Amino acid sequence: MSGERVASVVVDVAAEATDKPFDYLVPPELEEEVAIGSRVKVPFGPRKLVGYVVGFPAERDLRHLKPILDVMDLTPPLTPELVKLARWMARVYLCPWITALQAMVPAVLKGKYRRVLRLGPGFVSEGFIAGAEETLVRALQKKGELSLKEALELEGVSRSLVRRMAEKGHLVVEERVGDRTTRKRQTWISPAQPAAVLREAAGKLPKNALRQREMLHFFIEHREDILQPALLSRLGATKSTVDRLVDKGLLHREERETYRDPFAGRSFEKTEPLSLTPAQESVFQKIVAPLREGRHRTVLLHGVTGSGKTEIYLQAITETLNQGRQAIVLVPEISLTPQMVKRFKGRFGGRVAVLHSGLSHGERYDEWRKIRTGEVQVAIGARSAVFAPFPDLGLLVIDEEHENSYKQEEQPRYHAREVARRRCAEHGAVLVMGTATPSVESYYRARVGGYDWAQLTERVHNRPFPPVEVVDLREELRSGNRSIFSRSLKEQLQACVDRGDQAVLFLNRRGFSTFVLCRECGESVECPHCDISLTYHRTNQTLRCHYCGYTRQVPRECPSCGSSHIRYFGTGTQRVEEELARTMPGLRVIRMDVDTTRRKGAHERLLTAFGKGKADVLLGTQMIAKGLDFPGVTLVGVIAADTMLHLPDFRAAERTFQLLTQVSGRAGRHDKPGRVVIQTYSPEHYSIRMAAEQKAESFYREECRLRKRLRYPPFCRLFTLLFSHPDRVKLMQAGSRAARFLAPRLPEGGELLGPVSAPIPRIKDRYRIQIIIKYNNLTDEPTGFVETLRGLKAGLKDPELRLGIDRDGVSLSAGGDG
Ligand SMILES: Nc1ncnc2c1ncn2[C@@H]1O[C@H](COP(=O)(O)OP(=O)(O)OP(=O)(O)O)[C@@H](O)[C@H]1O
Ligand SMILES: [Zn+2]
Ligand SMILES: [Zn+2]
Repeated sequence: MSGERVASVVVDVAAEATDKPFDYLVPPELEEEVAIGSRVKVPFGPRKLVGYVVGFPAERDLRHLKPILDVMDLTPPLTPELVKLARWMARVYLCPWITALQAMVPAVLKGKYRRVLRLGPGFVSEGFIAGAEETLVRALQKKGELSLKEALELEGVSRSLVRRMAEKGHLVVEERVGDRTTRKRQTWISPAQPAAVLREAAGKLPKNALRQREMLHFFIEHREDILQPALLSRLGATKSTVDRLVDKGLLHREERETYRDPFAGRSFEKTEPLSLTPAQESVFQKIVAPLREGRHRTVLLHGVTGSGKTEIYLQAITETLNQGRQAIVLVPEISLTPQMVKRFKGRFGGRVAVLHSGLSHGERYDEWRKIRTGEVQVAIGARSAVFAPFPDLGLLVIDEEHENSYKQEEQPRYHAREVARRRCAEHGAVLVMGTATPSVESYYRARVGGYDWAQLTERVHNRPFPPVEVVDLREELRSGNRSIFSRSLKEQLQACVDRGDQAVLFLNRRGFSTFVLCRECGESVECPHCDISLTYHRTNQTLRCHYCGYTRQVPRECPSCGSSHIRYFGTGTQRVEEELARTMPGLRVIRMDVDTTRRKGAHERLLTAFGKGKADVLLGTQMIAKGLDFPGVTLVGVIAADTMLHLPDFRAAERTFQLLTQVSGRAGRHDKPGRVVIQTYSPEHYSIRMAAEQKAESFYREECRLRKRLRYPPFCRLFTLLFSHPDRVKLMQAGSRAARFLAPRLPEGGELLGPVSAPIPRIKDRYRIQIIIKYNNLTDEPTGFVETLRGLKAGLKDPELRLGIDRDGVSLSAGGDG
């Protein structure tokens, strides 16, 4: 047995006891395939498990080792760099190693599937073949397809033969999940004989074989391949007609693999680089200087809305590709709009893979595979695209770096910003974080020199910023206006529509959905399983819990006191829409919220309609706040700016400032000047005032001053421990025990707060409490305290108790206990 290699494998069981690599022998026949990052099947106790090869230990004891049973992919799904990254993530974000590894591969690779072989389009039967190759080809010709297992049972057929043939295109290896193919195939029909032969055959057909004759004539004229569905619809024929002609050897039918391109059928107009303005040029240089030297830098690009950041990304990517390296662009899911995709596809065409949540598993897998095989060099996508398996990453752009959605709220609870920094450091790549409204953390870090700082303070071609008017809603009430719209906003809206322009009305969803309130006792109707008000959905007259999905009919009487004086309260998008219809009849409104965009493609359809001028007003929630660029929009209205200010979250002011600044940036981006109206109950609040006055610098200074005084990030870091249990008493006991355990073990500068009731004290019948730990370590390196937390988690005895640990959570009111 000497000379055999040993591989360390992390198996796919996310449990404490299995959260470490196990050693296996690499059998000689798999020697060539097994690499770091390979997915393998291994025996584990009585079971067979899937796992990832994470290393080849030098020290080894071959006794008792079992062999690896199988290698599951021809190309390892992960690179050694990603395997290493996963190790780091497991430590930093307190998750099992396998959970981090799994986060990096497409969902298709996590399910059960079988591998099937077929002859590939590159196979030419005339070529000389012999031996095992011939055996395999003959078998495939006979059966059409074979499972990999069946193929390997054939005389002399080995994995390396299969791999070689696949590389030459003689074989296609396909992964199938259940019955669904994960690689899409399409059927192509082509003439199998010269035109003369077809003509002759057509003449010999019986009179009533009309369809067959038509089809033959079609191929006499069209000598090229055609997709079967296209052929059938063109001739109004059925598949059986094709079947007959194929049987007679007149037509040829072939299945070819295709990528499911979600943007198929859409062409993207090729765009050329714009010549950069001097301000853009100087930012561009800050990015490409380290890029050319292959030096890792992080650049915070603080550029006002419409300052031309995207154009800089595009040109920096071109530079990266010219160097033979690859680039990743991260955008928040909601701004991964067709508009955005168009800009990248327009510049880089087929060199771009797009990864977003609207894709089916199969489509996502296709895009991922293009990245893994090197077919594309640019990946654009939401958070998880940070794991795009490029071998030589040169540039990573995080657009709208302040966005919450870069933090994953479930295991592994990583922040894409941190993962990106880690990857870029490893590759000697440049990380560009662009935004008009940096997170306070990034702003501070750039200020103290941790990041290179690049600023764009002017819009392209000096287009002016729209003037912002702040309307005090309390004043409106005092003067008797009970409408959702202030007099000013209403006037502006009317004027805008009269000019033939368009308006965007923005409503913050959080804390502002419509709920039902009893006017006698003041109680709102709550979810029986979660301590939270139910939300009113007008379309089907129901009340729904947004946390657990509980739904009930709108009650006629108050569930608390029996009074019949209940009314809907709050301002949902639906209510704004109704009020618009009442006060400004004839106005054409497109509403965009979770309800109208649930269906696939709806988001895009609505935006396109608005862009084509099919509506006067675009009314929506967060999802319309950023990225949109419509020339016709000259008015932006914010219905209520302060709904977020009152959330129990130290980032409330930051979020308010960011949102208002972003929303305001949607007006007057082109030739026409724009204006903004912000309605609020707290006009004097600094976040609202400074957003309106466009004083970013002042806002960040003020916010840093407050955070420093109250000791919040970036002046400390946080762990949030969320405990939940169906039994409130047991939960409280567990919380106190945990606090007692942790108190003497805190890290440097540690401070333990709690346990206190979580912002939402009960969800799905589980009570929730939290402990917050502040500490000083401002580097990303895991501390000994992480081990303490692991110890705490491992030591939980009560199977009903759940503990979720979040490092640097972005929202104190969210967070799970998984
Ligand atoms: N150098 C340039 N010359 C001419 N037009 C430009 C130039 N750079 C950008 N633009 C145009 O200016 C507009 C704003 O640019 P871009 O969308 O790149 O800005 P941005 O900073 O990414 O905006 P936001 O963050 O607000 O979405 C776009 O219509 C873009 O085509
Ligand atoms: Zn509920
Ligand atoms: Zn009541």
